[in-house]
Amino acid sequence: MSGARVWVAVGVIRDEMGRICICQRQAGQHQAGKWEFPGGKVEAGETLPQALTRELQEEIGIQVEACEPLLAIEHDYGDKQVLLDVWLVSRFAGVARGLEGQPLRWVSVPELADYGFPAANQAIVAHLQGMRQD
Ligand SMILES: Nc1nc2c([nH]c(=O)n2[C@@H]2O[C@H](COP(=O)(O)OP(=O)(O)OP(=O)(O)O)[C@@H](O)[C@H]2O)c(=O)[nH]1
Ligand SMILES: [Mg+2]
Repeated sequence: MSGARVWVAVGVIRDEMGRICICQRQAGQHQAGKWEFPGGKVEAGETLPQALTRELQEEIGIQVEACEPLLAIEHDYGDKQVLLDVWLVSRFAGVARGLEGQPLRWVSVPELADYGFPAANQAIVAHLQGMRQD
């Protein structure tokens, strides 16, 4: 246990074919090598949609046009405590690319099971697997 809880805006970005955007966390980052949904820390004074919009522009170069809250997850990694505010991004402009050098893939919901995610993400994956896909 150390430090305060980190508040994170996380985007489950869905394209018109129902695929989800995932990125691989880089060497030197917390949970390196694991796959994630793009996003990052909420800065002072930001709302969740503002933080999400900024992070997705910075990390993958897309502009959020429509988003809605999906679920919130608290998790204690031992070395770090996080609160993930997970939002569904159902409309966006631009072409997603890994602007920080991170590998990026679009995968179907069933394919999410083939990727290693941080422990906190298991609840997100389970939620998506239980959702209607239309
Ligand atoms: N973006 C993102 N972070 C996640 C996910 N799951 C999860 O446990 N986290 C944790 O949330 C924390 C903050 O996310 P982040 O590292 O993306 O924050 P950031 O973009 O502001 O990065 P920075 O610190 O390099 O500026 C990390 O400890 C990360 O391990 C996820 O699906 N997406
Ligand atoms: Mg990030």
